[in-house]
Amino acid sequence: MTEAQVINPAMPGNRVLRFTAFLFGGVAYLTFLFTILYAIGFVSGLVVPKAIDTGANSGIFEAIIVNLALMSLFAVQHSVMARKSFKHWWTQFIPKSVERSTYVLCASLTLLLLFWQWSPMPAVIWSIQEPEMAMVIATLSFVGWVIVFTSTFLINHFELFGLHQVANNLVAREMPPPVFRTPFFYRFVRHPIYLGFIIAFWAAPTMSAGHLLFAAVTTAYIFVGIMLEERDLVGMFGDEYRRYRERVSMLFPWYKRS
Ligand SMILES: C[S@@+](CC[C@H](N)C(=O)[O-])C[C@H]1O[C@@H](n2cnc3c(N)ncnc32)[C@H](O)[C@@H]1O
Repeated sequence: MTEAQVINPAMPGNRVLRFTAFLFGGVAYLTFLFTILYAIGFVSGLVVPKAIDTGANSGIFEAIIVNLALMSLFAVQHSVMARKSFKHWWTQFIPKSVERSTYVLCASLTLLLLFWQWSPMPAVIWSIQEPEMAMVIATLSFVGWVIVFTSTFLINHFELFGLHQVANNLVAREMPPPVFRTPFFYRFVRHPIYLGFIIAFWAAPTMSAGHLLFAAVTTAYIFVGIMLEERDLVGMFGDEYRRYRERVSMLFPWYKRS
């Protein structure tokens, strides 16, 4: 970008860049939507062509190695690209306005790779035989997904997934500074999105070995993610976040422990 383009946002060349960034943000957002909807089908075994318990069987050890590698790839991408130092380095090469969209796109593609390459481990760990009880558990998993979606809107859905950034950039408006929010679920737990994922992954009427591995590793990753995220949140919001941490539970409303 030339100096003239930075100074004069109304220049035609600059408008093309802004519009391209906006389109990129839109594509990243649609990819995310597809990925999260696919994730619901992948975990529940409904609708999608390749779910957590379907696909060609390989040996158990091979399946464990492949699945751990896929989950580690996602964990590394997702936590490294979320750090301030990475963003600082990365935005030397890409415009700041598309940094979040790039993150969202990379996370979605890494997850789609996981869904595609996942090796099923079909051994049954538990299976609820009673149909009513199985239905209750399946509904609970769905409630987990609803908590995830609702919570993204409670803090700022469009900023979390990069659309706010590219829309503001399109009209040459600066992004407002990050706002600390504690509405609704956030009054009871500090991480309702992660709690929603945990519920969605563990509430399975039939739990296979592969599903159990997925639920256990993602839950462990969520705890590591929380540690890193809270360090950043303290850096961003200081004492306000420290006081919030003292007052509100991390994941389970009835269990207050930082
Ligand atoms: C994927 S969201 C997860 C949010 C939260 N950990 C949860 O589980 O609901 C991660 C982003 O949310 C932001 N965030 C987390 N808690 C927040 C809060 N109370 N208010 C505003 N932003 C928050 C973090 O800075 C980070 O950019």
